[in-house]
Amino acid sequence: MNAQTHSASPSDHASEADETADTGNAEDIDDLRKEIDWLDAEILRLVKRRAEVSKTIGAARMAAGGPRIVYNREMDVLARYRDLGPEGRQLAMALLNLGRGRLGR
Ligand SMILES: O=C(O)C(=O)C[C@]1(C(=O)O)C=C[C@@H](O)C=C1
Repeated sequence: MNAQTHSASPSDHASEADETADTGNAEDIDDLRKEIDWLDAEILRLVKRRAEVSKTIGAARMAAGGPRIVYNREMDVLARYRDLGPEGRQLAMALLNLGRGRLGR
């Protein structure tokens, strides 16, 4: 939906176009916010699962006498998020820290 499909007259068109320029189409924003809410819920679910898997691996590795940290794996994780620049590094570090849980503190 956009200003053109809903205009009843040229003057309506002009005012809707102005509104769209200032604030965006209210319906579009509503839909996009719903998508963000859904994405955040999915991201949270996946982040929690990642931390759980990472802790399971870490516990098994250390129980077998292995190291607390596997640097080459951590480098691979950091590389995956490099696309996102400095924030990608922060994100990757946060994911790694979440996986370490109490073990890394
Ligand atoms: O791959 C492993 O061995 C893990 O323990 C997982 C993981 C990770 O969260 O990606 C966590 C800690 C390690 O230092 C490296 C990677």
